[in-house]
Amino acid sequence: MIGQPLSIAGLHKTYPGNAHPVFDGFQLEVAAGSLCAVVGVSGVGKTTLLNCIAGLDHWEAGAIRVDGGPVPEGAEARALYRRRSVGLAFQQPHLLPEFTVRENLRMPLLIDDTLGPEAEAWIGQLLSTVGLGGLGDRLPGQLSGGEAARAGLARALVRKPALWLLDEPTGNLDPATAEEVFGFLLRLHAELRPTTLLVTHNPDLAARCERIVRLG
Ligand SMILES: Nc1ncnc2c1ncn2[C@@H]1O[C@H](COP(=O)(O)OP(=O)(O)OP(=O)(O)O)[C@@H](O)[C@H]1O
Repeated sequence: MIGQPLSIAGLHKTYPGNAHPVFDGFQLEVAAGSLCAVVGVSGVGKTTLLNCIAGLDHWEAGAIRVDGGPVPEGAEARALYRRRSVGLAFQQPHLLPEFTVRENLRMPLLIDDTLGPEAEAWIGQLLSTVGLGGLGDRLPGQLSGGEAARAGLARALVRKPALWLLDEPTGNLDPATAEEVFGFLLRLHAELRPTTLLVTHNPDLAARCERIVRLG
């Protein structure tokens, strides 16, 4: 299992200039390797929660801990934390269009200087887990929306992060394709067990996660 426990205690977060806080003493404990859906009405704070956990945003008070250690302060330490511990995927997969699917998966490892035969084998394994074994040499523009979403999910796991933070990764797909991508998401999760928060507006998908965290 690559996942580690996540603990949030007394989180207070107010955007500058806003009258009301998004979080006012929010608590959450997530067991290592679990798959949690994060649900709630629009504007309740789902993306803000992921951004705080990923160290992409700041908060006034409270602690977010991964495997017992706090999300660090400071831009450099946070960038390192994200590289080591966080895999992010969004509604848009944000693949680099001029690089093939395989190169997109290589990129984080190239930056970390950890590419090598073992890493190449790992990338091959990830691609086949998401059903893209034969499509590694395609450019993102040559993929369907569902294939691109699957590539985005795999890329978010290539560094074997403790946390897999997914913000509506099936949100812009038709229901059949969303279902297919969710199936691959479940498969990846079952194989690697990253501690996962999946923001979704789809109650059917949420119900099939191990746990539902309802905000608001
Ligand atoms: N940069 C910002 N500055 C000020 N307010 C913000 C900012 N980002 C988000 N908000 C506000 O914070 C609240 C939470 O926003 P957030 O995007 O986290 O909600 P959400 O639950 O993810 O919504 P949705 O389901 O529509 O994506 C909203 O009221 C939003 O207007």
